[in-house]
Amino acid sequence: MSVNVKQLAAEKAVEYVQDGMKVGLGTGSTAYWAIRKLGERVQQGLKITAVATSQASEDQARELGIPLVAFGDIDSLDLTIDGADELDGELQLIKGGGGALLREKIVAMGSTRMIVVADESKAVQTLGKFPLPVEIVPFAWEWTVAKLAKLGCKPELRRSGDELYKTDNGNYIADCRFEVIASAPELALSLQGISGVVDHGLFIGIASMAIIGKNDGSIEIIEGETHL
Ligand SMILES: O=C(CO)[C@H](O)[C@H](O)COP(=O)(O)O
Repeated sequence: MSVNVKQLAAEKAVEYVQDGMKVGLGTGSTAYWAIRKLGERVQQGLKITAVATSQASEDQARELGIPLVAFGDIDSLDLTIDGADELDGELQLIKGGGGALLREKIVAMGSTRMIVVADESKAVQTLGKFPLPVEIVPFAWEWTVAKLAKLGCKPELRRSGDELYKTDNGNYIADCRFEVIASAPELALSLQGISGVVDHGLFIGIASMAIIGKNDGSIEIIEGETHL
């Protein structure tokens, strides 16, 4: 039987959750397994409160009986567990493949620790193969997309069937194809300088640990620093 490497990494991360913690729930097919395992532990008596980063994760958590609060009602979180589209050895990430990057970033930055869970295909030397998701406001999106292209990428507005894809916040996502991202911090600064950009999928200095599930059934852990 083949190993479910996403499940392997996600369930390892859930071992770090302790009674009384406030936990951020990520989004995507790897975070799904973490939420599922957390649900199991809650049913066995674990006492936590959680904040979801997307409607999908909120629905899953509610179904499993995980107590949810709005992030606005608490000051901070202890731990967030979330997936990534790419991660490098310095724990710099590309996120947003599932369209939830803005809430994911707010929740991760409001957490003492963020554990990234991923399968080994997500681990790269240099970020950039995965098109960088950038959340932009619908107003004058053409102007914003033209500005993004000037940063040396090919931006494409994400679609959902015949419609333009809209995030949980009512914005669009421009998926920006770079050949390679030589300096993620420099690119992050340039993106923040474009008015129509709400946020982008570069997570720099946010993740404190990565748990990577490998095809041979082993787990690699990369430790960083907590940022709060
Ligand atoms: O950033 C995300 C959603 O916005 C996800 O964490 C990322 O896309 C990874 O997803 P998956 O675990 O399904 O590969």
